[in-house]
Amino acid sequence: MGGLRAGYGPARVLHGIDLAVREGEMVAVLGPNGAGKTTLLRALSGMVRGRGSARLRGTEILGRAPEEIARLGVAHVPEGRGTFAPLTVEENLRIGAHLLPRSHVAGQLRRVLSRFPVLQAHLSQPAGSLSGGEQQMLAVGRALMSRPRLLLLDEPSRGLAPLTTRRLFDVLRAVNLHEGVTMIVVEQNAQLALEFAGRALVMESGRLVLAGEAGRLRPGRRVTSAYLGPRR
Ligand SMILES: Nc1ncnc2c1ncn2[C@@H]1O[C@H](COP(=O)(O)OP(=O)(O)OP(=O)(O)O)[C@@H](O)[C@H]1O
Repeated sequence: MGGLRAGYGPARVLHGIDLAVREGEMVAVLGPNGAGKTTLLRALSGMVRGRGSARLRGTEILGRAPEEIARLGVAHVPEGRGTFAPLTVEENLRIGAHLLPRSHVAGQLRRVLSRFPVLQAHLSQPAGSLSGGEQQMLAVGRALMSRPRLLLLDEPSRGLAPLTTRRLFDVLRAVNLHEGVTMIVVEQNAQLALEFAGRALVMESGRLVLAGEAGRLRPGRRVTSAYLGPRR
């Protein structure tokens, strides 16, 4: 993406983000509250209007409707999950596949369930009856049902117990490595993000202020400790 700008009405939030994400990368986006991390993901999925440029495999996605961007292979798991509580786990997953050819749905459902055995165990239960961690897995599973090339995740660990978070990130890493799904993960838990991601970006006030290989940005290093906060 180049010179990416976005905001809400007259309020400009992103002031020109330049970034190239390689196919198959997992990139973590860190930064303080209000830095514009969520807005960056929203601009990439078409939920807020972005200006400048953001290309997916050479195709410009800015200015397109969210549905069109989804068809190009972008899936967004927003903060707060957004699963449909009264619908069953299976129904939620099938909704995620609405852009797939019908003949591919059953196979994709099997593939997603193999990643998340806990969802298999609760397939016919209402999503609202799942624990917070299971609902987050469902939200990720639903996004994967569309067979995305690029998965955008907004604070997937929020509200989850450490062990559940770790399990979720283990699955994300497996999907990233074995299925080649590119991921951009906004994450408050910097320690975790740096452990799993290959590269990390730090945003502040709508700008990228730091970017580098995750291993070189571990909390505790002088240059990054101000941004990354205390060790968890
Ligand atoms: N729907 C909205 N309408 C107007 N302003 C918004 C809206 N959503 C976010 N903002 C503003 O945009 C700025 C960036 O918010 P954003 O949610 O992108 O930051 P963030 O880095 O994701 O922060 P957090 O970690 O708190 O979620 C903030 O000043 C916020 O108040």
